Amino acid sequence: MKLPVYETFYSWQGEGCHQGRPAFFIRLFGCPVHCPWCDSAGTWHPNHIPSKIDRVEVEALAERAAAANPEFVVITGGEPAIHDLGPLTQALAQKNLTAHLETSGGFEIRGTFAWITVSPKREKPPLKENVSQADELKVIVDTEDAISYWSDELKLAHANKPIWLNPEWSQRNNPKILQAITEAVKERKAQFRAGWQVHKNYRADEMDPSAMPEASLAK
Ligand SMILES: Nc1nc2[nH]cc(C(=O)O)c2c(=O)[nH]1
Ligand code: SF4
Ligand SMILES: [Mg+2]
Repeated sequence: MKLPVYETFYSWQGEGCHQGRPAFFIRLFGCPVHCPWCDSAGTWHPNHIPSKIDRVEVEALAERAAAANPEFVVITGGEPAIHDLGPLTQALAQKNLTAHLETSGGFEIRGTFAWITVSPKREKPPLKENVSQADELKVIVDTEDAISYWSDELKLAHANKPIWLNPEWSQRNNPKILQAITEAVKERKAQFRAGWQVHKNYRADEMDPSAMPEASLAK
């Protein structure tokens, strides 16, 4: 089975509970969610799509991942769950590689994952069952009201899992956003954790020449 691949690269997990661990990234093409600040716009935005997208056999993807010898493989996008990920996670398992998933949660998840990160998006809210099966949530704090918005939508006070509050990257120096995150963490109304896209400070992904240049919609 083939999947449309935007890029693969070897780096480390820059976000969430597994931050800092060596990970091979498979970024699949396609996303119907269309966030206004998307930092992976090359996977869907007409102005950023590369001229050619390779369709790659899942076994070949597993071979690439195995050659890097990571601790785990992160399947991301785009929105990877628009694809049937069962064959890919099976091919990875045959190489003794565990798969982690980064998803908006808006689509049924097909495949076997050791870890699922659901990062809810306003444009396509997550399915209930995906919020329940997520190992962690990652709220992108793009506006000051994002934390209260998702607290109400997803009843975060009852979510029995870490909830990362990551500033949307273009807002990372906005004191109001950082203050909102800090206050939420200190108020302890849910399992909030102050987050960051640590790999971006390191420019870690760019150190692998097979990574694509960043394509962000945010100013
Ligand atoms: N290093 C690194 N860690 C990440 N964690 C989630 C990412 C994503 O784009 O989904 C990501 C990414 O793009 N790079
Ligand atoms: S941020 Fe994620 S869900 Fe939103 S448009 Fe970009 S790839 Fe899709
Ligand atoms: Mg990223």
